[in-house]
Amino acid sequence: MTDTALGRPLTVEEYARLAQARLPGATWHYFDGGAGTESTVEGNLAAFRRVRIRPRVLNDVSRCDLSTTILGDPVGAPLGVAPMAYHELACEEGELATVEAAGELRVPTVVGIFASRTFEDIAAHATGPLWLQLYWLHRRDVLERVVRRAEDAGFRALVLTVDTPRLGRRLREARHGFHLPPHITAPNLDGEVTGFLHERKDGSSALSRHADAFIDPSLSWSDLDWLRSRTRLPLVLKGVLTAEDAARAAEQGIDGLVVSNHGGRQLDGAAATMDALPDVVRAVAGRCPVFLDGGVRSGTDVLKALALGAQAVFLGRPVLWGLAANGEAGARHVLTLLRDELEDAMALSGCPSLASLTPERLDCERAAAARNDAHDDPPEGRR
Ligand SMILES: Cc1cc2nc3c(=O)[nH]c(=O)nc-3n(C[C@H](O)[C@H](O)[C@H](O)COP(=O)(O)O)c2cc1C
Ligand SMILES: O=C(O)C(=O)c1ccccc1
Repeated sequence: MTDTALGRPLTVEEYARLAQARLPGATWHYFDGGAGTESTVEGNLAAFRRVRIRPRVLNDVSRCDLSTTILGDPVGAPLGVAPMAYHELACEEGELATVEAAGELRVPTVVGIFASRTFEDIAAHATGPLWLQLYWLHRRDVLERVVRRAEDAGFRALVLTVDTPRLGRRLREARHGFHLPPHITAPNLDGEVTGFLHERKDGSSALSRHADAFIDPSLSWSDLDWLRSRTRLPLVLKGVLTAEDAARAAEQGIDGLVVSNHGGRQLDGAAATMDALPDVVRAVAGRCPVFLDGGVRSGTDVLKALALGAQAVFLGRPVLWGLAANGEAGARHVLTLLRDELEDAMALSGCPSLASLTPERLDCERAAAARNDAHDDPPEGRR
């Protein structure tokens, strides 16, 4: 079913083309688009392309071990699924298909607070770790309730998105008057925080009006204590791009950071995630794991991010492309391609273990700076 004229897709990028051919135009543009001129969407990809690998030879790569732990849970590869709203836009089974696919590879899925399936149903289909992504809602009671439900359903961590006090100016969404079809909803919000989602208005995105109404832009550092006091789950911040914020988060005892610009969907002109990663890794200095998302499209991209200090990377759009092309099997194949390509890249660069992925493996200015930082001691908790 996923076969193209050329046969089964061989790359993640080929899944993009299949997804584009299958999805309604407005949905494709919602997935694919970014804020403003989309310079940050392109910047994420370009930053990966700029980094070259320095392969080492004669280093016995007969076995390459990709398994590791992420926030204490054993995983099959240093990969995960980034939080994305409404997977039912991509395929009928929605998040159920996603977590089944991720479970096959034993990698974590970050389930969005705007998931189109209930946390309980998603947990029933999951075999890999589940984390819950939160937006800071005005309705703190609703937030508290979803946290409790996720805890009860066995979720392993919370991911608070901090780059979205409002939605970025996404011109493609606005041009298509993007809104949800009537059968797709946010069932975890029990109809309480779901206004505007299905209303069409020319020249405006329903998601943007929804976010303006329900996301609380007053979120500040001091609010994190409230969230921490209401959960025993580890708390990860998603959307940090600077050393200053990374240091502050680490000082406050945050359990993990995701270097992310929301796939270029929020601030157009924000730094590419691969450019921001070394500063964040340096500022955190091993106090918590650092993850990255944005523009990861191949195993060599994954290798580059790990070599600059990310403990794992998360995939956004590629998972939706897999779901759109062929449901669970498509998402599973996308994740498998990335894992297999990472293994190839490790073997071909002389890296038999994740621990051997260090800045020395890369040829770029930032890797040189990271090398000079004397990572004499690889920071505690990195892998
Ligand atoms: C269609 C779509 C919906 C998204 N929804 C959310 C969301 O609800 N919450 C969130 O924190 N990030 C969301 N993101 C951002 C992703 O978590 C991630 O940061 C981004 O997609 C990574 O970049 P990539 O798509 O280039 O891999 C969304 C991204 C896409 C493409
Ligand atoms: O589309 C997104 O990127 C996103 O983060 C979002 C935000 C609010 C509602 C739905 C999706």
